[in-house]
Amino acid sequence: MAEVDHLAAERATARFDVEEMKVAWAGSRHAVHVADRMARLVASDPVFRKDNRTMLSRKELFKDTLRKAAHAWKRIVELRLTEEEADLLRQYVDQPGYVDLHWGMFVPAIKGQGTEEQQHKWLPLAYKFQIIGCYAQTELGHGSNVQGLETTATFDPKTDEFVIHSPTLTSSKWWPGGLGKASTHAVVYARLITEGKDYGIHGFIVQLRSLEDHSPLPGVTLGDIGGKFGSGAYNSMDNGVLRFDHVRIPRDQMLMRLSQVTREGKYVHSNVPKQLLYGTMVYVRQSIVADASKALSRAVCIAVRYSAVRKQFGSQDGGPETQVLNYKTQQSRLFPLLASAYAFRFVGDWLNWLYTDVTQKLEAKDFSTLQEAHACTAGLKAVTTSVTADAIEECRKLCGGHGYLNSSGLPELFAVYVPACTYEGDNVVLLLQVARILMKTVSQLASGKQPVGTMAYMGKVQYLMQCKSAVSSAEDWLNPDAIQEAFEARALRMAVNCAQNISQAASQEEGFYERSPDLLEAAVAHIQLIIVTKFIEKVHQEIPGHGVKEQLQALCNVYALYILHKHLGDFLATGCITPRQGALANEQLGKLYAQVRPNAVALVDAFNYTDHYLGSVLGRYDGDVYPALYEEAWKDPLNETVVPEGYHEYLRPLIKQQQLKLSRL
Ligand SMILES: CCCCCCCCCC/C=C\CCCCCCC/C=C/C(=O)SCCNC(=O)CCNC(=O)[C@H](O)C(C)(C)COP(=O)(O)OP(=O)(O)OC[C@H]1O[C@@H](n2cnc3c(N)ncnc32)[C@H](O)[C@@H]1OP(=O)(O)O
Ligand SMILES: Cc1cc2nc3c(=O)[nH]c(=O)nc-3n(C[C@H](O)[C@H](O)[C@H](O)COP(=O)(O)OP(=O)(O)OC[C@H]3O[C@@H](n4cnc5c(N)ncnc54)[C@H](O)[C@@H]3O)c2cc1C
Repeated sequence: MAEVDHLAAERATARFDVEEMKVAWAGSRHAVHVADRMARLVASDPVFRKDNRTMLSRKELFKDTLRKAAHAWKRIVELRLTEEEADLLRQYVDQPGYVDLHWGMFVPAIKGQGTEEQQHKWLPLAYKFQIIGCYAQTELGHGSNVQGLETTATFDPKTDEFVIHSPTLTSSKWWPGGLGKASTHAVVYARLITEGKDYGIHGFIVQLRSLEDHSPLPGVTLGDIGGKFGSGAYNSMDNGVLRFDHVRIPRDQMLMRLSQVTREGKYVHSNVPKQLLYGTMVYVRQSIVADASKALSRAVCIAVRYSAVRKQFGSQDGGPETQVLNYKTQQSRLFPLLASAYAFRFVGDWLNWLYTDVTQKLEAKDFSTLQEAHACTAGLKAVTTSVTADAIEECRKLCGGHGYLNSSGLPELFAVYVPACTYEGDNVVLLLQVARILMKTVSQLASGKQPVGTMAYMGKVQYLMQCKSAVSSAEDWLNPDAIQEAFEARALRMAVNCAQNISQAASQEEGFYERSPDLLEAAVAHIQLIIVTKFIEKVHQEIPGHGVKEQLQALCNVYALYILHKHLGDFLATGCITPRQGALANEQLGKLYAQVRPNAVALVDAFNYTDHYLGSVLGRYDGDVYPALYEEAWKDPLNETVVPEGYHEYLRPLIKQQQLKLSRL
């Protein structure tokens, strides 16, 4: 804990029990305790130091990542950490690397798509790191369009093998994390060809490198795809390229839970939906939503603490200047992001519940909720990552000039985070998937089919298409029913408008294509409704701790009214609210910001992040920002010598030449 607490006065104004808010944020007392232990374990270990990361070359950074991953594994084994503890420890190490793909995609792909026998064979090897795996789906020519992948897996009945081949340059696997330098194996997605027929995309376990000396196996060409956006950041990851030249694998390395190829070469598809092939992506999209609240809360924690320390203007007579956090503009930019961090946290928890529920149903051969799982994971992944990426950049600006320094932690956080808008499904492509499901649901309303799950509100079509908001004062917007109704009416009316416009096109396909920009907005409205609904539901639950429920209630209202204000055009154009009601919402928002202000620092303390994890001199717990900024500057390699390298070659001759010229005048 800090010796001098420059934020003590801020902490003293909090009107709620911070320790209890930590429980609400983490999900349980147990979760707070485990996270706390793992965060401190990492922070106190010199191997996990990361303050010098942006100054390392790519090679040094990659080696540092290998070292950290090996050390993390050593500690996990030595301390006999549970799976929950190990996952948290890796998260707090906070450096993207091959282990993310090994645990996050390779293992889940085998679990989800492998038969019991295959799981029995491969998972123990993966669990003990006797093999290292990655997820090789995307190709140079195709990423979003999975059905367009070109790599082939042709069955050879003579030898009982598949022949994996990259027929073109564009079929080179391109992007898989961990592939470039670390992985020994990959789950490779390829077109299955047997008996001369192409059966589309399937997964195969393929060994890439020797387990003796790590050299590529015959017929395998692979390497890293090169440096990426930002210093440090995602460059710790070896995203790779991979080409196959007729590489043979045994038939039993096709992942055969969903479909099989017999010894004779017959293709047999089990009686399950084909989309289960996309199951690993659904799993990771769900994890990415949980991860969004972490990244967003880190950025917000830095910006709130620094805004409470930073002072500018306001003093006419030599008195103290104003904390920038007191400026209404700073509050109206920052507090919605604080509220969004909480909103994403709770919707992430709910999505995790949904995912677990759907998985259990699938085990029991009930596929009825597959579409709901797809729509929610795809849509929430798209909205939460887009908002978080923009919000990190906004937090950088909220920290003024110092936010641009690497030592603020924000540039690296942004650079690491921003590809989340692209990987695991480009956000636009994913929102169009949600839009398709919305259009399907609207078209089924006429036949009387009652929508279920997060689409259930569409069943109230008669009412929601004509209802008028009853709000007549700013306070009325504090009523969750008023908020819920406005968001439901907006989402439904936008979807119905799109459906009506599409129905006037020559074909459904053409209409969808022409109206896709509107469809994106309708999908966003639907997903925002889900986030608002889940936040309202959370606040309705019993929440222990002095003042905790009240603070969450205020944040829930901030989130909802901020979205309403930002998308006022949607609400007005669909006639859900009047311009006067829009103005009342904005008035109420201002009052809510004033309510959040004295609690702001305590609300970010509740995230319970160590200074190590935050990695920011601006976000320090003790708020002692200026000495830290000053000290940090001197650590830059450029300051190792007083006179810079290059002075004698370039600066001195230039200065001397100019001096000579002047002396001749
Ligand atoms: C240090 C920590 C260590 C610990 C490890 C843990 C880490 C895990 C946690 C992670 C946390 C944070 C994340 C950070 C790390 C992440 C690293 C990032 C790695 C990135 C990996 C990748 O990017 S992998 C590649 C991803 N690729 C994509 O996402 C491709 C996107 N494209 C598609 O999904 C499909 O092509 C698309 C859906 C767009 C189209 O499908 P298609 O079949 O061609 O056609 P449609 O006609 O549209 O669909 C047909 C029907 O199928 C339905 N459907 C589509 N998708 C799904 C689905 N997924 N599930 C169910 N149903 C689906 C669709 O609705 C259609 O239905 P209909 O009824 O016929 O209309
Ligand atoms: C850091 C990082 C890590 C990754 N890790 C992995 C990994 O481990 N394994 C793996 O297999 N892959 C990985 N990928 C690849 C990733 O999954 C793809 O990049 C992603 O799915 C997007 O596909 P794309 O690159 O083909 O984009 P494109 O589809 O080419 O997108 C280009 C543009 O076209 C637009 N667009 C595309 N289709 C449509 C459409 N139908 N309608 C409207 N607009 C459209 C997009 O919105 C985008 O603006 C990774 C990528 C990154 C950046």
